[in-house]
Amino acid sequence: MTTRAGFIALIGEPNAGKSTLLNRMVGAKVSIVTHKVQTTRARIRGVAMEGDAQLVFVDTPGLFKPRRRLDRAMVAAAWGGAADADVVILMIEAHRGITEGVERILEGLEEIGQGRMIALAINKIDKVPSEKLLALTSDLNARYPFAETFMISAEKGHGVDDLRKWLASKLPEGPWLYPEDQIADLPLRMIAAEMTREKLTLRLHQELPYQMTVETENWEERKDGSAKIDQIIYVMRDGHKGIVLGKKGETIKAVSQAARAELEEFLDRKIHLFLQIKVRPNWLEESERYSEMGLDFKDGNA
Ligand SMILES: Nc1nc2c(ncn2[C@@H]2O[C@H](COP(=O)(O)OP(=O)(O)OP(=O)(O)O)[C@@H](O)[C@H]2O)c(=O)[nH]1
Repeated sequence: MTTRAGFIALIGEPNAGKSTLLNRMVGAKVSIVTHKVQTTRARIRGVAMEGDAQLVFVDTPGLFKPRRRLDRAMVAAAWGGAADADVVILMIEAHRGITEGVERILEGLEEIGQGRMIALAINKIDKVPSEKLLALTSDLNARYPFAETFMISAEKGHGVDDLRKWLASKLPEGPWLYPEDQIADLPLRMIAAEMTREKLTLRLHQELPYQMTVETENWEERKDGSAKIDQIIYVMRDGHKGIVLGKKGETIKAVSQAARAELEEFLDRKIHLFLQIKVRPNWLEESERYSEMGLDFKDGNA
């Protein structure tokens, strides 16, 4: 049997639907999805099989104009993911078209594009009429020689099978990179922290989610098959602590319940989840925080 395997990087503006596509390809939730931008912070890998091919998807943080250290480290991780991949998929939101951000990414592609296969996936086609899609396809192809264009809805699943089959045929011949039943290579402690961060992001308003981070501090396997997980939520100000706690601790309780339920489903066993909040005004400048997120602190240097 000839096997194929390779890395496929998903790049695009924040909110383009990269995590949604990764999860759909893998058939499980390995990357967090929210309606808010900049949810994905690190490079997350998800593994999918298509016939004899193993597709390792790399979900990258959205590409945007960086303002602070964390932003710069995220954007560096995204371009790094693209530069290491066999195939790059640029995801564009159909209804937004060629934004300033997309223009900037197209310029970046010129640099990493040499000798690399780059495909275009116009996502969220459920939101626009088909005439618009054709115009957008030709505009984008006039700006960059994409190897192929796909029109998809990552959320509804349209076009995703065609994309997966095409990708499988483009990967180099070679042995699989992961055991067949592995779906993600992010350490479990990090996946667990991401789940809690997703629940927090969904429940908190405005800028607050970008000002906090979650780490799994301790993971204890118990004899009865369950696991006890302790996590710390780092926030920047005392006031934020109160918001995360909520009235009579309601917010953190709801977050903890939702994260625990999802973890139990993911791991298929009982989980005891304990959340603690720490105020750390400077966590954005602490290198340990970056390594826990899977980012390189130095990439954030101005
Ligand atoms: N209507 C529609 N919505 C979609 C589709 N794909 C993704 N979305 C939604 O778009 C939002 C952003 O999706 P994500 O997958 O988190 O986007 P992302 O590109 O990973 O975002 P960042 O983590 O910020 O880089 C979510 O609310 C998704 O449910 C689609 O095909 N159609």
